[in-house]
Amino acid sequence: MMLPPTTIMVAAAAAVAAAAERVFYVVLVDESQRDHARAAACTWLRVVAPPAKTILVTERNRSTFLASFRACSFRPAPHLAVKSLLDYTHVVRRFATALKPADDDWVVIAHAHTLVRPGKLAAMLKDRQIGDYAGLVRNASDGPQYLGYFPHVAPEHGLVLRGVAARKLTTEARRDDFDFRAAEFGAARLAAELRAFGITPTDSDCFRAVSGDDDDDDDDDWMQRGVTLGPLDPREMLAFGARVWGSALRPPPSYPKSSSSPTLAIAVLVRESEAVEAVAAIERGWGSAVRRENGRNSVEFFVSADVVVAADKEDVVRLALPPRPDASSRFYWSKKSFAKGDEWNEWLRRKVAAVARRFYDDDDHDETSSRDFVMIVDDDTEVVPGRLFEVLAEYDPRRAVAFGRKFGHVEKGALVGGGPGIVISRAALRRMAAVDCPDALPIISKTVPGGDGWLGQCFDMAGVRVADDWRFKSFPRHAYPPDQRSRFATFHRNSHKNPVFFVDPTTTCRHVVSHWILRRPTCAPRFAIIGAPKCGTTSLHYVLGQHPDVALPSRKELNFWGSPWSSSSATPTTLRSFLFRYLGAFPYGRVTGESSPDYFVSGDAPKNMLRFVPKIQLVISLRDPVDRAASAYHNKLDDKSLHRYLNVDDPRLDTDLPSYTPPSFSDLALDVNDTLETCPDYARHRTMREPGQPGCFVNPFVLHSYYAKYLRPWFDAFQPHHFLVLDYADLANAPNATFARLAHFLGLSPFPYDTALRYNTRHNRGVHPASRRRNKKPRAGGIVTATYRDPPGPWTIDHRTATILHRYFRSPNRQLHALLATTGHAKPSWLRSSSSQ
Ligand SMILES: Nc1ncnc2c1ncn2[C@@H]1O[C@H](COP(=O)(O)OS(=O)(=O)O)[C@@H](OP(=O)(O)O)[C@H]1O
Repeated sequence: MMLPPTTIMVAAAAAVAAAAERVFYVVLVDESQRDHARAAACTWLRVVAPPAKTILVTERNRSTFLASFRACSFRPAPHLAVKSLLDYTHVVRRFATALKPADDDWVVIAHAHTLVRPGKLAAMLKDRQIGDYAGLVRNASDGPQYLGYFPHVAPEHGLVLRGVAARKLTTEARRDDFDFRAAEFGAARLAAELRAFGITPTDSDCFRAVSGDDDDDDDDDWMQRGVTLGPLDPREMLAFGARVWGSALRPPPSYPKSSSSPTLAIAVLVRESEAVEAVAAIERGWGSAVRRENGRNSVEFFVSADVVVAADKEDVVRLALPPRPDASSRFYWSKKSFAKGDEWNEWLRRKVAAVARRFYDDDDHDETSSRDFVMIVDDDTEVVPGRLFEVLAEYDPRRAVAFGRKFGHVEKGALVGGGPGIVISRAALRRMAAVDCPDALPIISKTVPGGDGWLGQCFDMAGVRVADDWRFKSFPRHAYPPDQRSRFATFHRNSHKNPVFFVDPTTTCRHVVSHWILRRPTCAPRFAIIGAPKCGTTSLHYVLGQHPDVALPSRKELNFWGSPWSSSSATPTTLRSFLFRYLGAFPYGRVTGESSPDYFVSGDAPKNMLRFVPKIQLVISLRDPVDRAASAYHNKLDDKSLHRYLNVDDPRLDTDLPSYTPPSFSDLALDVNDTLETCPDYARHRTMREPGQPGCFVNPFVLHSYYAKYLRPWFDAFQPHHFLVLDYADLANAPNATFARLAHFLGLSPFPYDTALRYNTRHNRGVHPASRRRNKKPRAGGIVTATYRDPPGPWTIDHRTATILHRYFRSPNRQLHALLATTGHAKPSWLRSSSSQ
């Protein structure tokens, strides 16, 4: 039965909403896969859930979509068209806005090629406590301290979400700059957005990745039998991805598959420059344990012919390949393979092809002597032998399957990443032998153009199913919480993944970010001293750094999260591209943090930090506003950069500097007075760098002492307990007590700091050498020096200037007082003196 195309989607959607059973199926249909996608979607409607319960989501418009359903003679389900199927957050948002699910409703999100057994799923949703967001959790765990990828659920294996969670996503658009080229970014983004509402995924073993099947199954027959049939065996699947779109739904494979003690041959692709060390390390590590496992396993090391390594070692296989290209280039370590050029990828593909060929040439087609599985790993793959063999025992070597950490959200071109290792069953190897894929296969994946890409294509040509197994991990062991590590079969020591979107810094440095570019683990900052400028932040930074448990970046002001004065200030693009560099600035293993006083006055820093380092502890120092303004003024006067803070990017002034007569502090105060007369509304006061109406300009030296204005976005973003608000006067007069407070706030043990060392005072401040030279562009920031001189007293300011400024700060001080009171912070000394109030 098919409704006319004029059927209005909204009406159908309303029918869904009114359905008695409140489980919605949101099915993602990749129409670029045309017939297969349609077949899958039609099958969904016929077998899994009728249109009244299903919302189909495509990237095409409605008319194309409706037309496609004529073909399957089925009434079209409600339809949502989205820009990208992989933007799961948007999909959920659209769904929740259109259908307004009730709190207790369930939303099941799956790709059309995901097998779902609705009866079993409904039973599970009813009976089991699975939280508000569940599925097969990838790359992570529920560990709250996990740092790396957010724990996230891959919709291709099915994902369930409570109505209440789906609706939350409609309340606020948090993150808009994701890159959807990789499916897991979309899935991780959804996780990140939900996480902002305190919703973390539950890992349920009922959502499984497909693990292998042969191609002889009669899908139609199975579909006739219905997906709700069968006992709910814990090893059966509620949902899993099928291999090809054309045969969208497949029966769950039956377990156990292989013998209890599968046999395995491992090929290690060894980087020539490190071959000797790598071979030795693997032998010492997992190599011999793999060989021992059942006495029939082998581990061989494959190097290219131009390298002489361990000549006496019979397990080292020299491949007859042309010399490795650009081995001396600085890109040698870069894993951006596609950037290295065709020659390089060509070579990598030939290498893997040669290894695969060697495997199948060795195959004597005797089931008793042939290995059940072969595996190709990198020399930085860490294999956990015991666990690996348990995993292998779940697969049937007689079925043509390759598995590991799968890439690619659709089955077309699906491949397994080489880092965590690629396992190929005996049957798969034989199919590959029959096809004997040529070395020159076109590169179909830009992200994986090398050897693993070639294998993926060869799997496709040979009809080898590519399966995702969650126990193959693309991060190093330390990136996973200790209690999770024992579950995994492999790790990749030098992860290729960019953790940019998934950083979840914790308050302790024991949790690390690992990035392939860094080639070492690093630590997300636990704290940031965010200003205010000229309030002793340099002394706070360096004196704190004396603590043995504290390790600081080599530079004080990273200004990564945003500074109105910095050209390298964060934009969505720079944030995304450079977060790893920022993280790379932090030493590993101790409490770390940074100090960038410009964050205080940056409009962007609070939201950027909340987004990427939400657990960070923020240290703020506040000083008498007039004194701070004078300090800031004299600092820029010394730097010969005053004009930059008073004129909007006037390039002439840099070159005409000798003729530039800077205004005095008193002149500036008079200007402020004028502004106050003509523009009494403080909300309109701005420095030249802040957006807003013209006419209410207040120079930044003065305006940046309007603390309430700049503090408000911070307190809006972070909870009060994130902040330690210090009084500059305490730093000057009671430094030991001040540093003790700071240490306590950061969870550091007491330490006898040398607090008499004072940095960046007006007596010892370094002026950038360029600023001293005539006609040279002035540069901010000099060499940081410290002295034991007494702290400088307040600036001498003439009476008229002081009166103007005290008058100016009356209202800002009152606002600050109120803000600190509502956030539970003590008021600084100058607020206690009545003159300021
Ligand atoms: N220990 C200690 N006690 C009291 N005062 C101190 C201390 N250390 C630095 N200072 C004074 O703080 C001013 C410099 O602050 P910052 O380091 O935050 O400046 S900056 O924003 O990083 O440029 C600068 O103020 P002025 O001298 O008034 O300009 C320093 O003298």
